[in-house]
Amino acid sequence: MTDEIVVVPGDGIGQEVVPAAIDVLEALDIEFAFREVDAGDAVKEATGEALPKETREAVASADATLFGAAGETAADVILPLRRAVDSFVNVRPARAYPGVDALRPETDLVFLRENTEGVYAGHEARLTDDVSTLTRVVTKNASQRLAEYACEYAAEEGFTVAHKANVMRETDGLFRDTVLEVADEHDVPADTVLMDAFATHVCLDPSQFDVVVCPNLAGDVLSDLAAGLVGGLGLLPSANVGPERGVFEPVHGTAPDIAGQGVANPTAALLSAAMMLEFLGHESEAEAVETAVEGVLSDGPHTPDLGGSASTAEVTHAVIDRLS
Ligand SMILES: NC(=O)c1ccc[n+]([C@@H]2O[C@H](COP(=O)([O-])OP(=O)(O)OC[C@H]3O[C@@H](n4cnc5c(N)ncnc54)[C@H](O)[C@@H]3O)[C@@H](O)[C@H]2O)c1
Ligand SMILES: CC(C)[C@H](C(=O)O)[C@@H](O)C(=O)O
Repeated sequence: MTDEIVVVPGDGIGQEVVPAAIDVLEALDIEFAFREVDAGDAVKEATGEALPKETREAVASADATLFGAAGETAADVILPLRRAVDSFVNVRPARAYPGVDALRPETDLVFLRENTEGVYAGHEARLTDDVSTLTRVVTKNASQRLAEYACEYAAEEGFTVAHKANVMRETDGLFRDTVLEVADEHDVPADTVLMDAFATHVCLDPSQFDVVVCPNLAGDVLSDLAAGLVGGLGLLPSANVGPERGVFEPVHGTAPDIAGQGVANPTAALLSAAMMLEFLGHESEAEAVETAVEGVLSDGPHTPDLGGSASTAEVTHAVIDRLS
């Protein structure tokens, strides 16, 4: 059966790395029906709306979506798209690769980020010129859904719950206790760490962590921190997983400092496409893409963020050459 893939390149380097991912997917022996739709700053400027209804509906009904990045409008685009597929977990692997200079070459982490609530639940208000507030939402239901996924994902090795329940006793307390309860029910080993201490420990010795389950904002910040340990944001893919559909996107943004130059590192987008292949049941093709990307990371060519001088297209062709 043909998989229907919605493609949302968005702004900035999204317009460069998403086409690279499509080129790699087209080099595989799988039939996809790609449908490209708009979202982001440019479409807002043109139409007044960052996320056209057509885009939201296309994502809500496609088998999977490949997203690039949006600029200033990112929160108006990617958060509703995560909701459109009922994505309750954002899976963010952060690995160091042979051949890539990394601050911590032993890093091999996966963040399982709660993807529906926390400070992203949207209850923010400006009360007066001088006072604004934000209500943080944590529910047992969302924490349980994430924990069930974590128990399946890390059934053998277990996971670490990063939280700040020493201060946010009711919200992170509920999150931590619920996740631990579910781990206990499934007999999956789970320990806990205060998220601020985690930030230090992971820089000093990332090898002590494996799968890290965290609240929404913590997952956002800590995965970017981990990108710094492994060689930069050009390397981190992610999967917004829902019960039936997913949105797959590099962790990075539009990179305005390099956009339009054709030198963006496509690795994060290519590995996001590999996560999408796995989600769609194309395991061997997902593995082939990962292996080809790893080969190019090991032997080059490299884009400038990794110290090389290759273009996005040269790296992409090198990956495709390894696939054939
Ligand atoms: N999911 C999203 O759509 C998303 C995520 C993060 C940021 N943003 C948006 O992107 C814009 C820029 O944000 P930012 O500068 O903080 O973050 P960014 O991720 O765009 O860039 C941070 C740094 O990493 C580098 N970088 C990122 N991806 C790279 C790649 N593939 N290859 C080489 N270098 C890469 C950039 O050149 C820059 O120096 C903002 O408008 C922000 O709102 C969007
Ligand atoms: C742009 C923003 C809404 C988004 C987030 O906070 O989730 C980004 O930082 C990310 O990591 O994908």
